[in-house]
Formats: sequence, structure tokens, C-alpha cells
Amino acid sequence: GGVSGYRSRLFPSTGLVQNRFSHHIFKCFYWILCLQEEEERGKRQVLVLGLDGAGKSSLLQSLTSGDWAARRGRCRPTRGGWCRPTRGFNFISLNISAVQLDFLEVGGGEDLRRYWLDYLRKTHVLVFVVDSSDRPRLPLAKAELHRLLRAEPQLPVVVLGNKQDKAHAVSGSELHEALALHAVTADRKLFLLTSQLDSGAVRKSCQDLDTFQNLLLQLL
Ligand SMILES: Nc1nc2c(ncn2[C@@H]2O[C@H](COP(=O)(O)OP(=O)(O)OP(=O)(O)O)[C@@H](O)[C@H]2O)c(=O)[nH]1
Ligand SMILES: [Mg+2]
Repeated sequence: GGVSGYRSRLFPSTGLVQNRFSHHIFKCFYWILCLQEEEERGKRQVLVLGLDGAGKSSLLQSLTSGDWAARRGRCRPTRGGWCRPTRGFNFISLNISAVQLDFLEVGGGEDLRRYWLDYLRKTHVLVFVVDSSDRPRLPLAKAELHRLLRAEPQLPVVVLGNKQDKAHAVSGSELHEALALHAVTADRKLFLLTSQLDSGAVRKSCQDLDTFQNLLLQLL
């Protein structure tokens, strides 16, 4: 598979974690990296999860390419292929003021979801991306989100209701209901944003991405 994003020496994108064995090797690298980085100030990890096809890779790509990133003077060119299903991981870093935001996407396919909990440990914010137009799978998205919430009761969470451009997308308030966000206790920092991240709409979503990024910075 293609290599996505920079710093790819440790996090090649597709095809890395194709079986349990390579997953464990990756996890070792991940923990070594976490231990190293524990010492380094100003680094924050944002874990990006959500069902397959929700738009996680599209989010990372939007953050690192196109008009938006160029306008913000921190364009990190990518080498295509992001929006194939992620078989393993995508990893990008953004430097914003004194903070380095490391975004880690773990693929959302059924076989990869079982590994999600392993990556919560060093995460400062969880971003949970939902395909707002995939109504039949909203109950599954809800179940997976609440599984993560139970595992990390303190972790700040941003739910991103993506694909708002699609005809049958649920609105933010419908998503709030469908994902049972009212059941989340008040002591958790939880935010719901909506987005559209398909390439044609990147220009339109610049404002969304600014909002998203500013929110992350406040949560970190
Ligand atoms: N219409 C529309 N399509 C989108 C949007 N965001 C992403 N897509 C498309 O949805 C498909 C899946 O997007 P990805 O970003 O690959 O999804 P993912 O969450 O990374 O999926 P996995 O890696 O399989 O877990 C791609 O074809 C994207 O172009 C959006 O806001 N609107
Ligand atoms: Mg992906």
C-alpha cells in the first residue's frame, strides 16, 4: 500500500497490520514511541476512530492538504491513496503554535475495531467520526462509541457527524439522539460537531476545520 503522511518511518499506512502478529509488533513500536514522547513537552495525541467509511482518513487528509492547510501555512503534501479503506493506521502531525498535534487513525473495519481500546492509553482527545448518512449503522456506531467511553471515563471526546452534504444525512440533533449522547455524564468533556469532508467540499469546510482544530486545542 501507499505511504501516507510524513513520519511514515514508524507508521506506514495501509497494509501494515494485516494480522494479529503484525499488530503486536506495531503496538510495541507504539509504546516505545509513547515512552520516548512522554518526556517531550508540547506533544498531544488525538486518536481518530469510527466505523469504516465514516471519513477518518478524509479528515486527516483535509487537515494536511488543500487550500485550507496551504492558507494556514502548514501544508503537508500527501501522496494519495488515503481514501481507500485503512487496513492499519494513518498518522500525521500538525504543529500549531507550541503544540504538536499527533493524529492517529486506526481503521474502522470490523477486524480492526477490536484493537481500538489498545490505543486509548496515551490519547489526550478521542475524535469519533460518524457517517451521518449511514442510518442503518448508527446503532452500531453508538455501541462502539459507548464501548470506548466506558473504557476511558475521563477522556475528552469530539464526535464528528460527517457527510452532512449527503441527501439522507441526519442532523446534529438527530445524531445526538441516535448516539445517546444525553446518557454521557456531565463531568466528561464531550462535543458534537458536524462536517463534510469530501474533496469537493474542502473549501466549504475550512470554517468547520478551524472550529474543529480550535476545539481540540482547548481540550488539550
Ligand atoms: N459525500 C461525502 N463523502 C465523504 C465525506 N467524507 C468522506 N467521504 C467519502 O467516504 C469514503 C470513506 O472515507 P474514508 O475517509 O476513507 O473513511 P474512513 O473512516 O477512513 O474508513 P476506514 O479507513 O475504512 O475505517 C471515501 O470515499 C470518502 O471520499 C463527506 O463528508 N461527504
Ligand atoms: Mg481510513
